[in-house]
Amino acid sequence: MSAAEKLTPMMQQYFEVKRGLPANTLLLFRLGDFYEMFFEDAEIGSRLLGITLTRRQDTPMCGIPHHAAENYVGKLLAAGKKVALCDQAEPAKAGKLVRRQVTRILSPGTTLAASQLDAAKNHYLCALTLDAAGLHAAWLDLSTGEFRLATDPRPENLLPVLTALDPAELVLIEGQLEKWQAAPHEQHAVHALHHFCEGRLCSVLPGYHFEVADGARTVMAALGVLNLQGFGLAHTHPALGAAGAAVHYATENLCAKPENLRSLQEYRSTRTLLLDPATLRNLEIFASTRGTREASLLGAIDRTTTAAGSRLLERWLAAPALDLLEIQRRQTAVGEFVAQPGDLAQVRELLGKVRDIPRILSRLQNRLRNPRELGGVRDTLAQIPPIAAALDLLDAHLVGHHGGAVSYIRSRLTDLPALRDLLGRGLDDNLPNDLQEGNYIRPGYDAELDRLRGLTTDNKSWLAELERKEQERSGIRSLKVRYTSVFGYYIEITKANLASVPADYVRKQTTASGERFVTEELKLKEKEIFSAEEKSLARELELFTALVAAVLDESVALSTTADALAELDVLAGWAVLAREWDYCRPTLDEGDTLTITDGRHPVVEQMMKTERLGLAGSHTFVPNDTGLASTESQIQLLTGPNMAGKSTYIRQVALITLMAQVGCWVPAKACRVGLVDRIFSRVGASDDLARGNSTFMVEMNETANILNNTTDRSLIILDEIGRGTSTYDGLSIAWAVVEHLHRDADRGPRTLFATHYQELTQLEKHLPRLKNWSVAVKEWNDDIVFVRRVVPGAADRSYGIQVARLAGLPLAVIDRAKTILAQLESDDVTVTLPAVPLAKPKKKITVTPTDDAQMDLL
Ligand SMILES: Nc1ncnc2c1ncn2[C@@H]1O[C@H](COP(=O)(O)OP(=O)(O)OP(=O)(O)O)[C@@H](O)[C@H]1O
Repeated sequence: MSAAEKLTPMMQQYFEVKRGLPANTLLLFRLGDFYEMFFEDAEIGSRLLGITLTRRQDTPMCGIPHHAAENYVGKLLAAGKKVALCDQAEPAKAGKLVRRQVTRILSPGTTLAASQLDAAKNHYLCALTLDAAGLHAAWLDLSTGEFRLATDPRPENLLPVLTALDPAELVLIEGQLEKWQAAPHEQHAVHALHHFCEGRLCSVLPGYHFEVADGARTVMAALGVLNLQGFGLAHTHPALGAAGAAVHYATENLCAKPENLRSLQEYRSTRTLLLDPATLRNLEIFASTRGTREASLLGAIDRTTTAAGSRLLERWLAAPALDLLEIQRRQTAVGEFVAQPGDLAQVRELLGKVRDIPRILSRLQNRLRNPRELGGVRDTLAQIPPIAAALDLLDAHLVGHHGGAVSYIRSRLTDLPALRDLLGRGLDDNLPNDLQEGNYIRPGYDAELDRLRGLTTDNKSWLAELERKEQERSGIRSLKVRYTSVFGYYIEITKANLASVPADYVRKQTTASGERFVTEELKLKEKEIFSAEEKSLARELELFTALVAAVLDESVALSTTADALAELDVLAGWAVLAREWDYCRPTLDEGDTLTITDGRHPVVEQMMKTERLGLAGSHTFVPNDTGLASTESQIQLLTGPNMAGKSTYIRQVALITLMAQVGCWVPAKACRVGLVDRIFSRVGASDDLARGNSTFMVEMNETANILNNTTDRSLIILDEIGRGTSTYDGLSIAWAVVEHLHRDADRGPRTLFATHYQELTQLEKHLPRLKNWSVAVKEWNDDIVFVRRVVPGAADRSYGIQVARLAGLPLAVIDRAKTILAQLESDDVTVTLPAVPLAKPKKKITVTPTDDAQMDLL
């Protein structure tokens, strides 16, 4: 600002506030009923929100009504902006500059408002550092209070879970992102990390906020503990720097210490099944390739009815436990529900009425309070006794079977009768979202409030009476007593009647249609009304605050109960899924096998039923068996025509394994899984041209990652490796990869390898643990029919030309391709050019529906 002396005191105040904000933060400055943005912020804001940009004394500005701020802020956050709210810190007085202060900085990773969060998704703020000791991370979901940290000497062990958590915002050391970007090409881990950060909102802090010792202190203060031993953490844990930075950043944004952090848990990659980022994408775990949740694994196995349940499911999938007992506990609970469909339906119905307690609690703890959400606590508490009763009943029905899993969850539900009763008595049935609206405390709960409210009602009838009296006195039938927030109470007289206005009326304002007056009597009453309303609102707020305090006193019991309800929700949902799609309970052990009888692809199966997919006209999914073991049939080499179902099959094996390891039942008749530590996949072509990597480069990066990180306990899914280059190069690479996976004398990672390279099938002769399999098709004249059966032995040919014909390639091209193929197969590499135009095809092609029963008759 060139001429600082010209600034009004208010603008000086504005700039002072603005200077104290982090870079790239839009300042919303409260002026009366509006939040105003100025200068560049106004330009950005008006563009993103589609509101008018105005100018006052050459200052660009735009404003939003304060009561609609939440919505507008939501839009700014969605556009990846940070927003600081600067509010009036004292009541406005005429002629005096109001004190203002920043009350909250909202950013995508620290926002708490329900309208700015996806109820079904976790919402993480994640701080990261990388040094010689490895990658250190801490992630925090302020909306639920979840707080974790992790460190790993190998970034590639940690990145998978971070990718799965999909943080809304990252906190990094200033300049670090640029350093990672400039790292030498061979530092793959650093580039993978950079890739992870790119495209996400990254906020930066000076490096000293990431110091471990300070971090430990910050974290202890936030958790309200004197040491970290209770969480099994040393004070020198290298990720405490990141944890401290996350807490510091959250504190800065909330303008207060986060009040809902209670524990800090360490995440260890050795205790979870790792799914690297490529696999999450390739196997469509959280989103389909088209970006939708519906066609993903998550979409297919989510039958939850509560938001907290849906978030728990997401967490389980992001980091599946490797703990056999825990997995079996979940499976048993599903089994108990499956066995008692009546009780299951009852529990699900009751769960449908449960509200999002973890997020409500977080907001209450962090000063975002609204009556409707407090009502959510009341409504949920009302469901606890019937849910507990339904679970007890289920347990009673299970006598004779071994039960106990559901009743274990039931034991974590705490009934809070006193709180339930208090909220029931205190809160009205219909609750507003906004505290200012009042009328949320139930009549009869508090005598003083009832008295103050009585005054207000009396005043309302007094006003009606005044209107009648004045109409009579003046003879003006259209006379009205009205109210606006700016002018208060007044008497409105239309233009036509101005001549009859009594002498004691005092004119206050002229409008287009008439004039507004007050009388001495009305002014006095107005004061009385305002003070009664103010007092009644103040009293309500006092009562509300006491109710909030009563809820927060029980926050630990409420959180545990909410966690147990979320778990019930996921498991009961899985029971519904298992019944609906006829899933089985897989057996898990420490062995090295993976056997599946009649396995199906969980997503394709559901989609086929609903969307009637399938080129070949088949509408039911054909089940297939799988048998792998690290020490025997370690590698299944799968050949077969295009479109036969190879990709579907190998993915289904990976998905069934993953489902089994989160404790879900699986789409199969029987299934046994020796615990898998990692699932790797290299499937399909995914371009990464924007980052300067060709299709082939991505494919090789992913393959390298697999070969470098796999263990004997891993499961590997490889689809058409080497396709993106010349045939001989591709074949040689694929060949060498298979040999590498089989290099150890007695064992190796369980592998499914789908390929079109017929040559690879010869490997069966040389590698004892490699077995050839193929997806069968039936040939009939010149047509092929897909039967979707995986059978032992190699495919004899690839039928590419037949499939191309089904795809509608011009018949002239098909015929010519056949001629060329015949010549190539006869080892005659000279392809003769036709001297005459090609003959027109004679036969019409038909696609024969797969109908096994009919085919068998052939
Ligand atoms: N077991 C099955 N039952 C019914 N339909 C199936 C089955 N497996 C696959 N399909 C259907 O066949 C289609 C093709 O399957 P998929 O993509 O797995 O073939 P592919 O052998 O990998 O082909 P390509 O070699 O061309 O990649 C799928 O879209 C699916 O609808």
